[in-house]
Parts: sequence; structure tokens; C-alpha cells
Amino acid sequence: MSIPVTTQTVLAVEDLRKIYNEGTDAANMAIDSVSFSVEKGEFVCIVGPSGAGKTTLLRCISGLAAPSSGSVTFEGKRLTDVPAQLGLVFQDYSRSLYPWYTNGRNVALPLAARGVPKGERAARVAEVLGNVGLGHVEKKYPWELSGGMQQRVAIARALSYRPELLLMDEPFASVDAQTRFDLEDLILKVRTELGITVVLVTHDIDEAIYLSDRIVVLSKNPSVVKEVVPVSLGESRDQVETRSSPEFLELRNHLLSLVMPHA
Ligand SMILES: Nc1ncnc2c1ncn2[C@@H]1O[C@H](COP(=O)(O)OP(=O)(O)OP(=O)(O)O)[C@@H](O)[C@H]1O
Repeated sequence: MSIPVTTQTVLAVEDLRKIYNEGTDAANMAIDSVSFSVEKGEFVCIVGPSGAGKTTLLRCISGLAAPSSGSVTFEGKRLTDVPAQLGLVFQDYSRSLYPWYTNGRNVALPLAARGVPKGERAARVAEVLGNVGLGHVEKKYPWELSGGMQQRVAIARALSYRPELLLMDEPFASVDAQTRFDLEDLILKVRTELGITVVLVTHDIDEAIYLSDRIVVLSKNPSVVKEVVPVSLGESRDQVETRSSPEFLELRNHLLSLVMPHA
């Protein structure tokens, strides 16, 4: 399948197939053929039934896993490794932050690895912790914070080196409902302020609609793209008003019909 690629295309996934344990008796095709592209500044969510291959797809997009065939192109170059200009946020924040380092040091870690001059690092750490509303926790440790705050620190760390693309795998699945809403609004705010491109995997259809400009719907395993659904809810979104609007409810019905097992 050929997908349109423009000068503004940050990510292009073409005919991606992933077979685990290929060539053995335990071979398992997680992804059959997936193609889509992401434009600069877009917020794209990936949804699909459990086991559809969402995490597998994200691992291939990030360079953490190699596709069995097909390609991933990031910023015009075919991906062979984890690119330096990629930010990654996973569901399990408790395993992504080092408990023996302060939050500030945790956020600073990728800066040193990317050669940001020492004199610039402190200002960057303060800036991104400010972006996520946590300027006051720099000298505290992750274990002194709530789960939602720890995930904010993990987001700040991924933003500290100003990534071209932020990839998030179920980033809000381990927090309570109220914190989840707060983190969704936070990522929308940060995305607008910093003008970043975001690809987020979620099993939550309402979350995907609330956040996205477009939603890539995967079929059941081994997955193909069932549909790419545009979301025209405007720039400014509100947890109560947006979620109760007729457009939102119409999108939810459509997406449910796509991901329900009988569909
Ligand atoms: N490391 C692995 N080795 C072998 N098979 C794997 C591996 N990781 C995932 N799989 C298989 O690939 C398929 C897709 O799994 P994946 O975790 O990508 O789906 P998912 O859509 O993210 O699932 P969920 O919504 O339940 O989190 C499943 O059949 C799974 O068992």
C-alpha cells in the first residue's frame, strides 16, 4: 500500500509486518501489514483490540524492535536504531525513573547522553519540569511523589531533549481516573506549547478521540489498518464539554463498531 509522504511527514510506516520467532515452530505473526504516516505537529492515536499488536507496532516505530518486512521512515531516513530525536514514555513510570536520583537528575540524564553542554542542562531541566507543572519537585526523589506526578516527571524527561516525535505507550493506564484526565490535558497543553508531534497507543477509545487529530484503528491480530479516522473536534478540548458533544458521541459509536470483536 502506498501512502502519501510530504516534506512535513515526520513518520512513515509502510507495509510493516512483524513475525515473532520467525522461522521457528513458535512463529507468531503479530502484525500482517500496517501503513500510515504522521505529519509534523499531529497528534495520532493507535487503537485496536487487545493483542492487536499496538505495543509491537510502537516498538517497531521507535527502533526498539526490527520489522520482519516493510519499513519505518523517521524524518526522511529509514529507521535502523532508536533515533536520538525520539521521546519515549511507557505505562510503567515506576520502572522508568531511577529512585536513587532526584527528579531533576532523572530529567537531566538524557541531556548528558545527547551532548547538551553542562551549563545548559540546569536551565533545560527547570524549563521542562515547569512545562509539566512540577517546578517545585526538582530536588525531591520520585518515591516522594504520587503516581501521576511521577508520570509527569517521565514526560518531562522525554521532552528535555526537545524530541521531534513523542511516542507514548498507554502512558495514563496506571493512574486513577481524575489523574488520567489531568495528564491528558497536560499532554495537549505541552503539545501546543512546544509544537511537538505525538503518537500514542491506548486501549481507551474515548481517550483516543479526546486527544487525537487522527486515529489509526488496527484490526484484531495479525493486524492490518482497518481505518484511519479523522477527528475534527478543534484545537481546544474540554473534558466535560468535548466528551458530551454530538461529534464526540458519533465518533465513539463509529470507533466502537470498528474495534468490537463482531465487527
Ligand atoms: N516478545 C514477544 N515474543 C513473542 N510474541 C510476542 C512478543 N510480544 C508480543 N507478542 C505477541 O504479539 C501479539 C501482539 O502483542 P502486543 O503486546 O503488541 O499487542 P497489544 O495490542 O499491545 O496488546 P494489549 O492491548 O493487550 O496490550 C500477541 O499475540 C503477543 O502474544
